[in-house]
Amino acid sequence: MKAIHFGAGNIGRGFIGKLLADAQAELTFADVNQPLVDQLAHQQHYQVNVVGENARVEQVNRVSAIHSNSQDAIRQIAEADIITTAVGPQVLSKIASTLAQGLIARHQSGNQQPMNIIACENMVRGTSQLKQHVLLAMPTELHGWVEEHVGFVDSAVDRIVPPGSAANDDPLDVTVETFSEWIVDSTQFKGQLPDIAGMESTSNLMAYIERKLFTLNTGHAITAYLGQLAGHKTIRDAILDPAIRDVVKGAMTESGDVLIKRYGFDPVQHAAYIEKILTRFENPYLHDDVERVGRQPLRKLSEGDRLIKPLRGTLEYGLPYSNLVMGIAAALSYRSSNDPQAQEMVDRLRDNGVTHTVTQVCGLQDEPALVAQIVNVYNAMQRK
Ligand SMILES: NC(=O)c1ccc[n+]([C@@H]2O[C@H](COP(=O)([O-])OP(=O)(O)OC[C@H]3O[C@@H](n4cnc5c(N)ncnc54)[C@H](O)[C@@H]3O)[C@@H](O)[C@H]2O)c1
Ligand SMILES: O=P(O)(O)OC[C@@H](O)[C@@H](O)[C@H](O)[C@H](O)CO
Repeated sequence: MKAIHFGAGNIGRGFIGKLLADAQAELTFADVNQPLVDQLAHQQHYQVNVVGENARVEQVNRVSAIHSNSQDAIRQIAEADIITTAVGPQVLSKIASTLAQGLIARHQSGNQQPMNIIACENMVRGTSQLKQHVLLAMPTELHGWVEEHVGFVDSAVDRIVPPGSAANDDPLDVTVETFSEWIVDSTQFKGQLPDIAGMESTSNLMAYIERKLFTLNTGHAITAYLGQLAGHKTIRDAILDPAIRDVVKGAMTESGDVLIKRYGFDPVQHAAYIEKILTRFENPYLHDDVERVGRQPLRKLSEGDRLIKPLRGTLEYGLPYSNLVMGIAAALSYRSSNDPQAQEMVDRLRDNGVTHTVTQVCGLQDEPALVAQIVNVYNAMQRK
């Protein structure tokens, strides 16, 4: 099996690339970070340190690496069996042109083998969005061929992988938690489902995507934002603060009640899922900065993402939402000089006012009373 993984970052090396390598795939990482590409291409191996329960060190061997905007990448796409990505939601549109050129080359070479592309990003049906970008970059007369031969497979991916510490002997090494879950949509594959241990398939993916994004990521983001406000540096310190934990658990429960209504999850099992996630946030062996988890607040405050979509769900089913509102107000309070989206948010709050910014960023044009509640909580937070 020939595999290309776009994005040799934390989740790329620490989870998806590792599973592909374990499945004996001929694995090439494609990235824009040239020093990272050079080091991976030269060294061809790295270590995954699994910390927590059943701690162990696992070796990933025989990988190669190329620049993702290269002729090499196009040539390899033409021959690949599976392509995965973990580049960040905002980067999918940027890799689409290379993917399109690779598919055109594949078509020209007469390769009719089925190929599957799986985006492993924290977003709802990211691969379907990638597909639209790829099709836009291809001549319409090839769209039918793509539909016939290329599976665009949505997935949900869960494993907490913070960046390695600067003190690491080898910058390629990654530290990951024990828990991992990668679930793919079985209905979207072309050809046989690839045999990759650790990749589970379901025909009910939406339930799993929303369960993960609107429980773990909702709670994670709120931990980060409230954590920063309270002066905590890491997710562990923040979640061990009882006042923060109450709001985080409350928000995950509010979001969970929506998921239970929407997908029929068992309430007892869902409560256990939330407890397990809180324990994962506490992992003493992971150093996860609130700034990593809070990154790109405008994305996290957008209408389909982990804060606003659950809030909309509570309105739909007439359920409580006060903890989610606290989390949203905390997200608006997030400040980071290293994060262009945090900078843009500050500019918009200052130039356009809080009410207008919340309305636009969160897509809440039809909910002025709800916007007013968020603004009140936000203003109260600024006075503390
Ligand atoms: N780290 C986690 O805990 C985790 C868990 C689940 C899902 N995710 C998701 O995985 C994705 C990546 O997150 P991460 O934490 O690994 O980030 P990261 O920053 O560690 O890795 C992203 C990698 O993508 C590369 N990249 C950027 N632009 C590119 C391009 N045009 N072509 C190829 N590579 C490019 C970067 O150089 C970087 O190496 C995100 O969507 C994130 O939400 C992360
Ligand atoms: O990657 P983001 O920015 O969408 O979210 C930050 C974290 O919540 C996220 O990376 C988690 O660590 C991950 O989703 C765990 O599976």
